[in-house]
Amino acid sequence: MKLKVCGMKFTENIQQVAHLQPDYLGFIFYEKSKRNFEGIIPDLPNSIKKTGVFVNEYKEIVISLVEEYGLDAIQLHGDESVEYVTDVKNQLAERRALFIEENKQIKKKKNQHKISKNEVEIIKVFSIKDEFNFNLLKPYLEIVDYFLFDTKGKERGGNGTKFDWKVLEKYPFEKPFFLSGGIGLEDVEEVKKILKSDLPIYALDVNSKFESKPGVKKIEELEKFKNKISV
Ligand SMILES: O=C(O)c1ccccc1N[C@@H]1O[C@H](COP(=O)(O)O)[C@@H](O)[C@H]1O
Repeated sequence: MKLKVCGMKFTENIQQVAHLQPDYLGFIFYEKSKRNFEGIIPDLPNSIKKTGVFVNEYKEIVISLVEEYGLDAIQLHGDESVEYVTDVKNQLAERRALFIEENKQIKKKKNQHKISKNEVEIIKVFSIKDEFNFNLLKPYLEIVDYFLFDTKGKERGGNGTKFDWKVLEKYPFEKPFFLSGGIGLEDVEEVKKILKSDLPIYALDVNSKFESKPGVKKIEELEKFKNKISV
C-alpha cells in the first residue's frame, strides 16, 4: 500500500518525513490554506513523488510550478472540469517533449527548470459527504491516473474528518484511487479492513490528523501508522 503525506511546509520537518520513505509528499499551492507552501523543497530521494496540490488554479500557474519544483504529480482538489484537466495534461506533455528535445540538442547537463523522469501523474479529487454519484467520474477515466476521495467539509481540504467509507462499496471502476480525509492513527483497524475489500485502493493519504500544528507532521505517529499499515 502506498502512502502519501500531504501538507508539508517546513524544511526540517519535510526531511524528517522523507526519512520515513513515504511514496508521495504533498505540497499545497493554495493561498487560502493554512498549509500553503512557499518555500524551497529540499532534495528528496527519487522514490518520493513530489505532489503539488491545486484548487481551481490558473493552468499556467500549475504548469509553471510543476517546472519550478520538478513535481512528479499534481492533485487537482477543486472543481476542475474534464476540459481543464485534459488541457493541463496536454500542455504538460507538450512542455515535456519540448524540454527533452531541447535538452538533446543543447546537451546541457543542468537546466534552469527541473523535469521529472516520468510523465506527471494526475490525481483528480472528489469530495464525498453521505452519498456520491460515481457517474460523474466517467468522463475523467481516460485522462487521470488516479482519483482521490476526500471528505466534503467547510474547507477545500484538510478538514480532518472522515466520510462514510461504505459509500465506496458502490465504486464501479477499476481506476485506482487514493483514500483520504481525516485518516489518523486511530483508524488503523478500519483501514486494514477496507484494504481487504476488492476496492482498487492505491494509496492512503494523510494530513491534518498527524500534525502538531498546520504543516508540521508528527514523525513518531507517522512512523507508527506506516509500520502498522504495511504489516
Ligand atoms: O490541507 C489543506 O489545507 C488543503 C487545502 C486545500 C486543498 C487540499 C488540502 N488538503 C488535502 O485534504 C486532504 C485531506 O486532509 P485531512 O486528512 O482531512 O487533513 C488531503 O488529500 C490533503 O491533500
